[in-house]
Amino acid sequence: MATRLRPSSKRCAVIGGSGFLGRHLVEKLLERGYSVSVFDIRQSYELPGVTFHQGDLCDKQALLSALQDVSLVFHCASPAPGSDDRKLFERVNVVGTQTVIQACIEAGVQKLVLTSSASVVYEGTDIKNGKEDLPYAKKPIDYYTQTKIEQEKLVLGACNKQKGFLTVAIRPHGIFGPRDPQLVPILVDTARRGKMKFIIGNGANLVDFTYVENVVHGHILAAEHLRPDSPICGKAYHITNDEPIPFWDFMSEVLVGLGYAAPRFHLPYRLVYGLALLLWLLSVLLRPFVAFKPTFTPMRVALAGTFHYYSCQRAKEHLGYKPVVSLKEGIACTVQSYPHLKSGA
Ligand SMILES: NC(=O)C1=CN([C@@H]2O[C@H](COP(=O)(O)OP(=O)(O)OC[C@H]3O[C@@H](n4cnc5c(N)ncnc54)[C@H](O)[C@@H]3O)[C@@H](O)[C@H]2O)C=CC1
Ligand SMILES: CC(C)CCC[C@@H](C)[C@H]1CC[C@H]2C3=C(CC[C@]12C)[C@@]1(C)CCC(=O)C[C@@H]1CC3
Repeated sequence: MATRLRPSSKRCAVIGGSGFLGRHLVEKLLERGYSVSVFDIRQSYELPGVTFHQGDLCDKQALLSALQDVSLVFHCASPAPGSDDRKLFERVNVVGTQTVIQACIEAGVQKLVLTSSASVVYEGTDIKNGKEDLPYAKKPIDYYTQTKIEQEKLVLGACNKQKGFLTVAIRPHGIFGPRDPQLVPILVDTARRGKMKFIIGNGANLVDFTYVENVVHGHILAAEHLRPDSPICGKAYHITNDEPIPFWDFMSEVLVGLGYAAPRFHLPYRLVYGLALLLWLLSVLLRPFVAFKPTFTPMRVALAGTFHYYSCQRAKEHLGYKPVVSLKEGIACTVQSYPHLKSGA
């Protein structure tokens, strides 16, 4: 068994700590007695015990001042996956991550925990119980995924036991929970516009959705098990709810919980994917003249119509991971946390 850090004597930093996952992580770290520095391009809240450093992670000097006396860094900053901005993803996820690694080494940080994504192995076709040894996607579905792959390789490749710099990557999938800025808000917006009537495909495709507190739990376990003699150094770990569910059942539970009708009519997957591709091409061609963003992008259609669930066996064996909140409880807490998104609100 790994020796636990003594949290009260530890200072850590959360890069991207103003975001959805980052803030949940900060709150749990405080609860566990850590003192926390948040580094983010924006400040979205204030909390006792948290020092905010506002800055861009591509700015090494700004990072260095946030990393003073810090021995453990969590890096969970990224542009929103929905964006189509290749340069932004490359700048933040690749160049920015190189800067984070460099700053950590210069500041004498001992441990770096990266929030990667299970989608680094996803190419838009079925993945059933995928393990961490699956190869990285050769044809990633978008720039977000492409740069998440490069980012993960950089962080895992920087692990150096001799130099006392240890790294690990957590690969969550489909994070949801209170304050999530994308999954539930996009779903509700689509329902309010009357576009959530259809099930893409036969509706049997199993997918992982992971309650945010389980993702936080996985990150903290990884940080506390990261020692020079541990098998986790330089490795990636899937962290999910370990309860794959049909994609459309999950969407329906959230929608019905918020007072909207569940989708009922089936549409063939290939047809919808083809249409989404066509619309996306149109939106790119017309970009100089009209700005329109299709709701059903090829990426979302692929995620909605294929199997993509992952094994967390490695996390169970090496980290002692076990989800702390079930899918049912997670959905209930999430639905309750969005009174303003309820039907008729
Ligand atoms: N939400 C999901 O379903 C999943 C998310 N992830 C990963 O989890 C991490 C956290 O995601 P979320 O909390 O959902 O996103 P989020 O958008 O809520 O948080 C990201 C944070 O990064 C910050 N940030 C962006 N660019 C920055 C820059 N140049 N310098 C400093 N800070 C910057 C943003 O201001 C934001 O606070 C990301 O790395 C994402 O790739 C992985 C799997 C699934
Ligand atoms: C309009 C509907 C067909 C879909 C609405 C829900 C979607 C917005 C979400 C369903 C699966 C989600 C997902 C992600 C973002 C939000 C969804 C597309 C990620 C791409 C977020 C970043 C990752 O690393 C992987 C996630 C996979 C699942």
